[in-house]
Amino acid sequence: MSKNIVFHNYDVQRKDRNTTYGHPSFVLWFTGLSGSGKSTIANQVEKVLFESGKKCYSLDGDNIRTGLNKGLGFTETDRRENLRRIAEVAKLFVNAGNICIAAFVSPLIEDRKQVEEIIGTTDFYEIFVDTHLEECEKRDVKGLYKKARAGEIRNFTGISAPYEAPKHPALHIQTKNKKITESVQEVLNFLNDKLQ
Ligand SMILES: Nc1ncnc2c1ncn2[C@@H]1O[C@H](COP(=O)(O)OS(=O)(=O)O)[C@@H](OP(=O)(O)O)[C@H]1O
Ligand SMILES: Nc1ncnc2c1ncn2[C@@H]1O[C@H](COP(=O)(O)OP(=O)(O)O)[C@@H](O)[C@H]1O
Repeated sequence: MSKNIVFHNYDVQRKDRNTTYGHPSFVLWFTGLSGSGKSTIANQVEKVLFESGKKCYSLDGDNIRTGLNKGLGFTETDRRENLRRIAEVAKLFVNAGNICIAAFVSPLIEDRKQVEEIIGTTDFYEIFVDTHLEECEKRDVKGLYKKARAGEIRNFTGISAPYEAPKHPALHIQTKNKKITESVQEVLNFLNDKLQ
């Protein structure tokens, strides 16, 4: 704790929110290359959870980078700070009783470890959206791979910056030749016993 800062405990605690809302709170952390399917799956999972009355909220790379993290780029230092702040925000959502769905490239094992440490291991589920570079590049949803290949974007994950696959993700999804609904169902199946 920093000098002269005293943590204040509020009477309404996370456990009270979990009881009132009728479900636990935690983070689903999607990691994978750009175009792998993180946002698409996160969006559909959030819809299903929301429609079944769960408190949930999604944090997404492009959205956070135009607001809270405006000004941060894609060097390793900036990505690390980007992810550190997002992890702190995700932790707030967990304390607020939400299922927080986070979709970030988060390419380095060390940075995802930092995220897990901030959020807390028991509240953190890492979901690896494992779509190979070739397939992501074929999809090229935003035309970024084309630009990265042309040298117009520096430090582009998979092309000119590394992606380190999780070694022991809580859930491992492969999206190639799979329908979006199938991939979404894999996440919902994973959540089943957690939301009983
Ligand atoms: N250099 C570079 N590398 C990777 N991605 C890039 C880059 N420049 C811009 N973009 C776009 O930014 C989105 C990734 O932002 P993130 O905050 O998720 O990245 S990170 O976790 O800090 O690595 C990513 O969004 P998604 O496609 O949704 O993954 C890209 O659209
Ligand atoms: N099984 C699948 N799961 C998720 N996305 C898929 C799947 N099959 C094809 N796609 C397509 O792949 C693209 C993924 O883009 P997006 O969700 O923006 O990726 P990311 O958030 O990882 O950058 C979308 O155009 C989506 O329609």
